[in-house]
Amino acid sequence: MELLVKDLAVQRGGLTVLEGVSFSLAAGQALVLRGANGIGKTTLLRTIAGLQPKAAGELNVPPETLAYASHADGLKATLSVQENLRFWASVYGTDLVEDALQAMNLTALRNRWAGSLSAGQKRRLGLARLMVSGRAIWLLDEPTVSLDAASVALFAGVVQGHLAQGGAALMATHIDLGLAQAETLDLTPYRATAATIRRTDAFQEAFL
Ligand SMILES: Nc1ncnc2c1ncn2[C@@H]1O[C@H](COP(=O)(O)OP(=O)(O)OP(=O)(O)O)[C@@H](O)[C@H]1O
Repeated sequence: MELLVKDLAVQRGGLTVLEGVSFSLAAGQALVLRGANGIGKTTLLRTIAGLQPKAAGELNVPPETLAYASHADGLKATLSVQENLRFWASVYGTDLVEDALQAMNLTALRNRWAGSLSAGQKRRLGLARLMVSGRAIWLLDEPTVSLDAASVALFAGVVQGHLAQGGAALMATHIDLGLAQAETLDLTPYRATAATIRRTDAFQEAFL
């Protein structure tokens, strides 16, 4: 189980935003993506998750290993907390609903409609969904947005447990989760140059 990224270039709105990105992520590892707002962290995560095509380079994802938690929590507002998790457990074919409810401190809220949860509670449910997936590699885009300090600590513990069980995590976050194994990848050097962007424009004019 290893995610391999080599000389990857990613695009947003028809423009290359990052190029030459290389890293690997093995079992037990966490990698934190850093870089200024707009540098392309979300675009990189979406590309690795397979939601958009890469512009260039190599992307080697072991099959059926990824679970992606985006800014949107992917919740059904009219289903209860546990119904949401059961839905995803059936999609992924797992039996991890109770574990996830416990881990994200959602047992008291299990029968509440997801639409009635606070922003932080919704975020906790979105992260519980990730646990329910049973997938090894978690892709996390700003996972701690809306979380209070106690919930951040809870979540850090969940990620720690996931790594200890041989999982891996790739996350864009501006805060320090205090994960001992976490390494950092600053994307600043991989910002696409003006020359690359002009080439991309020329390509579009020529072929689109
Ligand atoms: N539809 C679009 N058309 C053109 N440019 C876009 C479009 N969507 C996003 N962008 C630009 O692409 C770049 C990368 O955006 P992305 O969301 O990946 O950045 P980010 O590093 O995740 O930012 P943040 O830290 O603010 O979440 C940004 O400069 C953004 O303005």
